[in-house]
Amino acid sequence: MTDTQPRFTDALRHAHAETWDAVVRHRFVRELFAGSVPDTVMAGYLVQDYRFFDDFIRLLGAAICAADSTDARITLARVAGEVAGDENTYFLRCFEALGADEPLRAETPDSPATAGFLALMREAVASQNYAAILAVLVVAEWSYLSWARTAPATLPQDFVHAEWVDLHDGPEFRERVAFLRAELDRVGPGEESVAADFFGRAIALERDFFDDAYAHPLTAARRAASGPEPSGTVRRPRRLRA
Ligand SMILES: Cc1ncc(CO)c(N)n1
Repeated sequence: MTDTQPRFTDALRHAHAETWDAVVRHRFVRELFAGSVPDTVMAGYLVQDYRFFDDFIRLLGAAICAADSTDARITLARVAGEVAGDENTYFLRCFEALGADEPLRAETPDSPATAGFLALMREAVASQNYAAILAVLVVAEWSYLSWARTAPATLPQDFVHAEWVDLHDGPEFRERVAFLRAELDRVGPGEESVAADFFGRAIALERDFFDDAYAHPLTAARRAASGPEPSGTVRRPRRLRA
């Protein structure tokens, strides 16, 4: 082993190891893998996360504006396209399945963690600081990859559970995380205090976001009565690169 400097993003993660691990090992993650997140909790989580998702797209837009190279801008624009595609339709199919219709969603207030996250993302957008923006993007995507890759080979049959895992652990998602981390490794050291500040606040909000799913379930949500849920488990379709 040579004693080279750790990567900038590894150092940030290690500085927040306890909070990071609280996210990766959260009850929500365990129940997601088991297919046992109660529908009211899952619906509440997804309603809140669709708000997160909306501001996340703005944050990607801000990253596109603030990036310091054409290559980075093009990659970020591609990421924005992916997010607007598969991930958006997942939310809409879940809202349908869980009975979280538009009026119910509209009357649901932001949870405290959602309000905190939206404020943090808007602060990063307003800063026009690429390192600050990247710090929030890296926490959001890397922490989700970190828990998703601990999933068992067998996922629940219910698409609401299974696809949320798969969305955060395919080759495309891994590449996205690798790109975002490499960008923050490159520009973060020049903006160390800003990057560390946004990183630390973002990972605490990730933990709070999972906690809030249980504190604020969407009690009015109902599974669509279009037939019984398929039972049992299904072998996870591994999407490995050739
Ligand atoms: C709160 C939150 N953090 C990260 C992600 C991953 O994009 C997400 N969907 N929601």
